Amino acid sequence: MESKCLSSPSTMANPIPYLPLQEIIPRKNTLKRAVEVTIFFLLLSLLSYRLLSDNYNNSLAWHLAFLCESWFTFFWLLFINVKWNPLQYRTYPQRLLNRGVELPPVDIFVTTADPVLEPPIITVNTVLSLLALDYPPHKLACYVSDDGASPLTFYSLMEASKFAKLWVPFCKKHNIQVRAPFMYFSGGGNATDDISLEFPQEWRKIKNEYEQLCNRIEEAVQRGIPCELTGEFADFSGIEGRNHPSIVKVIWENKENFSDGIPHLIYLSREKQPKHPHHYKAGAMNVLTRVSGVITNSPFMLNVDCDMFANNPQVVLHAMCLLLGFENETESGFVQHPQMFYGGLKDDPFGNQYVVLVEYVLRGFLGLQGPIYAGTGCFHRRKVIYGLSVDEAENKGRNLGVVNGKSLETLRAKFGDSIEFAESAKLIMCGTNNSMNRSRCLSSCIKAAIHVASSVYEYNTDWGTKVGLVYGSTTEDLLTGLSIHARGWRSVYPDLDSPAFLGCAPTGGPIIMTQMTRWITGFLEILFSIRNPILTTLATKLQFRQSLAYLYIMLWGPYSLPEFCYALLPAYSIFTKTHFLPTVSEPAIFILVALFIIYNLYTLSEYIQCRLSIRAWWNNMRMSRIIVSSACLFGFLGFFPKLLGLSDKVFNVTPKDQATSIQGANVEDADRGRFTFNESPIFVPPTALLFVNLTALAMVFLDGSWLGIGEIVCSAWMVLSLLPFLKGLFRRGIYGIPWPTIWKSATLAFLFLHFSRQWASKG
Ligand SMILES: O=c1ccn([C@@H]2O[C@H](COP(=O)(O)OP(=O)(O)O[C@H]3O[C@H](CO)[C@@H](O)[C@H](O)[C@H]3O)[C@@H](O)[C@H]2O)c(=O)[nH]1
Ligand SMILES: [Mn+2]
Repeated sequence: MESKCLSSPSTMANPIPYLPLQEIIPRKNTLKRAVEVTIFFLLLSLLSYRLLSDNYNNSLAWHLAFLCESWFTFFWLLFINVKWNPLQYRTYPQRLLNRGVELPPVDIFVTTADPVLEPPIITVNTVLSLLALDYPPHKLACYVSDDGASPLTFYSLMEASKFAKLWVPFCKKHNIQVRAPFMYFSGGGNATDDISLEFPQEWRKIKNEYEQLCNRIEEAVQRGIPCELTGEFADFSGIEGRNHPSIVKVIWENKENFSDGIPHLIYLSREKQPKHPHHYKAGAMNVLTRVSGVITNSPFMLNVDCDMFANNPQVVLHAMCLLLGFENETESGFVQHPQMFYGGLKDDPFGNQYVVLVEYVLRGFLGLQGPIYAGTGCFHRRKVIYGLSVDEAENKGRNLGVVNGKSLETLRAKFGDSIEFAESAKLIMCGTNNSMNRSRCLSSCIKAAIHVASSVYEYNTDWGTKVGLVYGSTTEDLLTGLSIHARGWRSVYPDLDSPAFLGCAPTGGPIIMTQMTRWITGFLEILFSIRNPILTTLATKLQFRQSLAYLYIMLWGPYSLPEFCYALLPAYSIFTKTHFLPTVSEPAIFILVALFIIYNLYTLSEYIQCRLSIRAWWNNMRMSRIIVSSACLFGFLGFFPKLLGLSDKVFNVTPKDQATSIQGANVEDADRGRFTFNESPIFVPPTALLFVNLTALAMVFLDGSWLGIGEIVCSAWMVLSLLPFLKGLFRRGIYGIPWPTIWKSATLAFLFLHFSRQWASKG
């Protein structure tokens, strides 16, 4: 197919025909579509069988099954919609460089919130990988937001900036590919990368320096406080993480704008006061946006979580191919790189690598209005974050008039009272700003920066509603992306040979559950608000199919209730000696068998196509059963008290596993793949589900009644899916299910058995 893209605006004035910076490669998926439609029709036939069958009128299980299956069918339709038009973009950074045009500046944001859950060495590695990117250093500025206001983090960054003076030139000179030192030294790279004579020597020297950096940081962490809190550190003296004034510090300034120097590095900890809401990560991002606005005001911004290092040094160049490479900039409102993770365990025991999800679901989004904003690894246009719609952006001239017509006062009403910020925003809104403000030195902007980082700055402004990241959901990223799509922008991501960014995926049981529960809560906060995708598509430029794709994600929580209910039905039928599935003597059994086989082969084929093992497929299937019956169910049920204001919505920061991060991705430790538990009630529903199904199977064996073969297979399938819990019954410590959880679950299972029989005898 001919590529849709053309060339950057600069080529239009220039007669030399430039090669396109990017190209769309459609993906063929005829067979997949056929299978998806087949599954859909099988589901429909199952529903019609239920409607037409005699059993319809007389069984509770039959009714419930019908309701659940209707829901699954609807959900399947949403799923097909997302995956129907997969696309792929290739980008050509060399062509961009060949054009010889000046590259636009980019402000980079790194967020960190807690020096214990997010050890500073992790943030340091992320920052180092960003400082060393293949992009003119005088066009980059790196801002680190520290919501923990931790002198440890500040100290670590100071130390890191010293190491950067060796690390950045080393990476560039030898064209090192992985520029997060921990990953490079833990096996990602070695002394033979470069065949030159001096290389091994330099390599050893740098490795030694990096080890010393790690030691200094580790010692500081052990001591608790890095040094005496005087001088540069005085601002941290006697403060609390949740109650302190703004701190903005220039750690490193690329003063002479050297093109072979190191990018600016700025530390920021916004003001916090207990009585003012700080909106967690979204709040931090908005402060970063303002602080960078008054300092460097780059037209593009890249944001990464503290654990997401840049794995591909050309990532900014690739993103620029998409940001500059379309004839119309509305095609790339933002460039979101897929979230990928390092240190993935063999066969993905926790199903937390999301490889298949990225490959099929995210790619499907690409064929609609574009990928969702995932909160990290994303390049934004500053003006889009400032709330511009495509119409406003397309008509720069008129826009200029509008902005010029407005006094600074109007802009200050929207963006807050800082004059410096209003002036910087004006440049962005008119689209006239294409270079960093290089005339003044960074320290002259600090006063303005501290002002815009204050905890009351946003009152009576548009921040969090029409400007910046949108507040109101613990998945601020999804909500913000939705609002950008609603303003008519599209989003994209390029396919890179080596992943753009790599992060740290949570392992074990409890951490995964906490993260997933937070996500589910965040999705529901959007769904049950005026900003939900269906209302949005009616009133805005959000495309209908894109809104359904958003709906597909946001319904993960509500999906859990029917699935949990359905998972109880086989056992219910066995307890009550009834059927909720067709029996072997009915032809309709073939619908079920076909569904079961085709669906599993279909999902399996996706894993195989992604070069993953059958084991990885099974682990992912199993984990989704577990997560649905625990985190999703809890997130869903726990949401309603939150909606009524009976409990608080909080953003629990996901702990980053330092062992995984530093000793490296390659340490294979069998224990790390084992499921862990804690006392949280979140583990009760899956444990109860396990007991219920075990009891059912035991009854089948004791009774010797093999009538409901469908029910027996389903029940056994559930036990297999819950195998980590079965093992957890016999293990102790963190690998075992705690006794209180076992007792609670057993009681619930017993009650279920008791009431099932009672209902059935009444019916
Ligand atoms: O008050 C806070 C809380 C969090 N963070 C930062 O937010 C980022 C993400 O937090 P994390 O605990 O790692 O959340 P995850 O669930 O792993 O994050 C995923 O989900 C979030 C919510 O959807 C997105 O914001 C993230 O980008 C995405 O990686 C981290 O850098 C934190 O330091 C803050 O800056 N301030
Ligand atoms: Mn994270």
